[in-house]
Amino acid sequence: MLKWNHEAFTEESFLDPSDTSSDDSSDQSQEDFSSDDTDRLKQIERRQSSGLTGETGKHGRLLLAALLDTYCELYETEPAQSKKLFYLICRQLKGMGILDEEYIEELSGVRETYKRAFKTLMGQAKELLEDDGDIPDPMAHHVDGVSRRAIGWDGDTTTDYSSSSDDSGDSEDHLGHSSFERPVFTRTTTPKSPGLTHLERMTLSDWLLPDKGSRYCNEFTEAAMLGKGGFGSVWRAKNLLDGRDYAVKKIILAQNKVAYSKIFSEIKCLAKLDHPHVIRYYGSWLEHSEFAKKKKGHTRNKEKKRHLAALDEQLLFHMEEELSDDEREDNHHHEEEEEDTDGGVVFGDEEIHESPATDTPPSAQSSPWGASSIPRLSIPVPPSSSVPAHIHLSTSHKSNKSSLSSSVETIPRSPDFSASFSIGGPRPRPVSTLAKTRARAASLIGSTTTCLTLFIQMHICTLTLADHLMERDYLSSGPLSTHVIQSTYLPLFRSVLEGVHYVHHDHGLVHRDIKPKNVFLDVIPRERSGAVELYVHKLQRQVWVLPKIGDFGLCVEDGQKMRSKRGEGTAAYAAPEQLNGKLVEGDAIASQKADVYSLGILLFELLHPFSTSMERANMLHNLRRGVLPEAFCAAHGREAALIMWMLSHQPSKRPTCQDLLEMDDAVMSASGTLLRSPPRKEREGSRENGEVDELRRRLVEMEMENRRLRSLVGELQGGDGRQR
Ligand SMILES: Nc1ncnc2c1ncn2[C@@H]1O[C@H](COP(=O)(O)OP(=O)(O)OP(=O)(O)O)[C@@H](O)[C@H]1O
Repeated sequence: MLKWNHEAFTEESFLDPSDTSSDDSSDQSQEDFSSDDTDRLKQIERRQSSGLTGETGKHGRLLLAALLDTYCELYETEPAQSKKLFYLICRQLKGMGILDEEYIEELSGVRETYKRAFKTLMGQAKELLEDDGDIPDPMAHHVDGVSRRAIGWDGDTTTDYSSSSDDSGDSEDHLGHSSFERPVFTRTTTPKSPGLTHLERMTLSDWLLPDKGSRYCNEFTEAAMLGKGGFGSVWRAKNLLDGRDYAVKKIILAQNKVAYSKIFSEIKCLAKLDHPHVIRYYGSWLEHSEFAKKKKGHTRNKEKKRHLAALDEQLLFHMEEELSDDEREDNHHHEEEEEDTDGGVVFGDEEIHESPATDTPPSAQSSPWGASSIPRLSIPVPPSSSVPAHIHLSTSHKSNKSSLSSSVETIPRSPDFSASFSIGGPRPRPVSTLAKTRARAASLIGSTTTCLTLFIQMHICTLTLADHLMERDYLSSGPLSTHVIQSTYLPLFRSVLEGVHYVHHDHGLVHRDIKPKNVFLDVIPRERSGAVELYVHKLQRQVWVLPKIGDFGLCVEDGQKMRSKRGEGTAAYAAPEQLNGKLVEGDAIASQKADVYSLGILLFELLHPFSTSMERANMLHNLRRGVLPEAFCAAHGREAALIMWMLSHQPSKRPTCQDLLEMDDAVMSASGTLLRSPPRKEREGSRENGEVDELRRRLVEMEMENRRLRSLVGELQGGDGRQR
């Protein structure tokens, strides 16, 4: 039940020692924020003295932010102006210790839910007002112009809505203002009397979920699960209104041990982006998973509902704890890797040891074009046959390793190596503040899993680049022809590059998890700029696909200081500094150059098919050490040089996406092609040439195999003959 409660605003009730929830949270806050964070502590003290701690305070602050937001929208119809107005007022309230930063920015998603809920509540209150003329005039309880009474619908009384505990005279708040009306919603625990109106019976669960029930159930038909990730599951769902299929990601918030700021940062990034090579975002919303279940035949009983209402408060408490925690960056993508005991990383079946920062491979010393820093647009493009010297160096390095395919060499590490290269699966973790917070949150939440669920509606893609490469490598035999590389894979790479460049250049963001699995291929009906033609085995035909970058779960602003010193990303693709959690120069700062490194690995994978996953693991491992296969360098010198440039060990020596695109444009204007497909006429010609080349190569191979088999048969027959 909800009631307007003024008593929450008296000094006495703020500082009531029996209010254990306030005490708890303030204690925890003191623990979370170390003594050097004095500002934060001051704020906590101010909040304590203003009574804005505890569950009531949390909901109150969210509600306050929601109301302010709505209020600003009424004053300023222009969204950008209204946002600024809201921000200015919040800053003022923040200075007064009434609102925290997270209520302004981080919890904007939750605030939206409160706003919607408030609108519903307002509508219902108006209904109640129209239906029931007996509601007293709150102003009738004013004493000397200051209201001392609560306005409530407590169900127990029809005329007196005052607070029973506070009958003292006027008081002043900590700011010296006389106790003005600051309504806060509180949920009373008194048993509900029969005959209450719908509004009177509303709990926080109803509140967060206006009476329409689940938007997901009402507006979508769920078809199938597309996959599961670290945060949640992604489903194919048809929108009943527009009849189109979408990918809907569901993240059950209470189940996620990661900081909520991280989850919300994905939607914040997605919402900003609008580019043909970036997955399109349609919107997101919060709802109770209870409602989502209801449609599948679950009955909602009162017990469950009460429990959920309690969970709401716990969740918000938990969210706040998480947001204030210094381990916001605690999500790790651990695909294909596991940490071994001495700091190496297991990649597939093989162990990869990252070179220490000081052990810079020859390729990292200069750009592939021979200059240590390359001015834009003045990059000479070497003829495809000329392979830069350092690549020969690298490949000869490889040939010294006879054991390459059977075992992976262990590179001696610098003393700090194992500490810095700490990406991986389970690891012993110090008992941190976060662990304590989580233990506390876990004990609060208990084993129940249902809570608020965040839904993210996105454009659906039928396959990923990882799916395609796996299929291609499985079906193809041997290296790709020059024609296929030029007409398909280099243009595909250029499209991905354009997408990353947009994310970098137009929005100042870093994706931090570029890999084939996060490049979606959208099958489109006809040729269009940026699309490439591929054979899709699943569809049994050649189709046009538009590459799109997705999964912005790790996306942050360029130059953002990373609070976690631990590595993030996917071991096989992440830049060394990203894995180490440190830049070579010093601080852990998110850098767009890390994405360029990942793009370099992706480019190699596009151009070089692997026959087994072991071969892939070995080759990618060598690539990270600056070693490319000799045959690849001989056949694709120009591309090899480009890859090595992008994989420079020092971020400052890598090109930016803009450098790469400008270089491609420069080559194009000199009537050549680097990352674009050749003109159609040339393409047709080269397709024929390519196909002829391919046939010749296969003929030679078959001839050799034929000879080998003949000699084997000869040997066997000779042997047999002797036996006979
Ligand atoms: N827009 C989409 N269209 C089609 N499939 C998608 C889409 N978005 C995600 N998927 C699929 O859903 C699965 C889960 O994706 P999600 O982004 O949640 O996690 P992930 O990338 O696998 O891992 P993590 O959450 O750790 O980043 C993946 O297999 C992905 O291919």
